[in-house]
Amino acid sequence: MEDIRNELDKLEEYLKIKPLYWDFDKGEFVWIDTRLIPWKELYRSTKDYHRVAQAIKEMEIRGAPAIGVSAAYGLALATIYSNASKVDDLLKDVKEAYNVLASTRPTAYNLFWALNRLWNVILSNYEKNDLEDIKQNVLNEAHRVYIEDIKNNVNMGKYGSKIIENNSRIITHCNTGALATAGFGTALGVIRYAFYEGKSIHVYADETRPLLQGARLTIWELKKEGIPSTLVVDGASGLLFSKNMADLAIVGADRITLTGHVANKIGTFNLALAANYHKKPFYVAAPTSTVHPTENPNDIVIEERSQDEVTNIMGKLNITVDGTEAFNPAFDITPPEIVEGIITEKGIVKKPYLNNFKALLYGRQ
Ligand SMILES: CSC[C@H]1O[C@H](OP(=O)(O)O)[C@H](O)[C@@H]1O
Repeated sequence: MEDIRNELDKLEEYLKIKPLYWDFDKGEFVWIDTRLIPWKELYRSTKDYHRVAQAIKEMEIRGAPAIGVSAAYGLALATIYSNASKVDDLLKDVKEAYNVLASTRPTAYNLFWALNRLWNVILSNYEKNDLEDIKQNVLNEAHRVYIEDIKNNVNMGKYGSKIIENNSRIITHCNTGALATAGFGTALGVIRYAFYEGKSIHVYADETRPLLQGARLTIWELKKEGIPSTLVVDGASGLLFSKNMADLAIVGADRITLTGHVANKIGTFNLALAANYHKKPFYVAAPTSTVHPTENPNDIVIEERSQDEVTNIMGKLNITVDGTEAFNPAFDITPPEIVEGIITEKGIVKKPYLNNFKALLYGRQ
């Protein structure tokens, strides 16, 4: 446990905003409820994996990497607090938790990547038939998932900052910062890293209807760090590019296929089209834990959320006629043809995505 704490101490500078962490003294998982930001910074904690599942489903915790890390700790909670007295009974308890966590949200591949990684740790330690050994190994693997996410984000920042020139004006969509990961961020992590390097940049953060992750979370993060920013509505990107007020767009991802199809917050495809029409680069930043190893974009499941997220502002102000029907897909899919590059912790992947992702991930095409 000490080496994990030492690892985290080394990363403290990248954890100015700490959305998720493990309370080593209480043995609890802790997170900030992002639904309340920018009005309140409320931390919640639990020893119960059902509560973690609820936090993911209700978007207290949101953002593909944050969902993956949280699911990892959720499965670790199920494992270490199981009352099973036999390994076979422990596996039953953990498999039940796996299914509960896996059913929370269908699009972010990081969720399934993290759950499978932890499940494989249990299977690989099964033969030892030692409950405490399995429990310790599973919790340590959750810590590794957490620490790797932060390190991956910093590495994405290093690679990604190379595509950000001095005086760049950058359009972002949704929130891809510390509040969407274990810390530092993906697309916003790239912007953060460029700012730390001393580059003069300006961010146009679009509000991101219907849950306003851009207006609430991205602007909150940028203001906290003094990164120059302006809030715009989702439909402003075409004008910003046409008036030469923006130079590029950079977004995150919830699921990327080997073919380079990118599932991300609804409105991403529209932003990519606006950039492409004006011959401006549209980049995606995501860790390889977001990459679904499939060549079939039809394997991407687009989450459809409740209508009242569209008809009401944050569940409060009704903005339309009572009884109005709303269609609320949480994500869309941007085709690879209009994606300039995909910034990962292992480097920037360019077209042809299938060949280059296979080379990056498997060392062969
Ligand atoms: C680095 S966050 C990736 C991705 O996740 C967000 O979705 P949600 O807020 O619904 O969890 C958004 O699509 C971000 O771009």
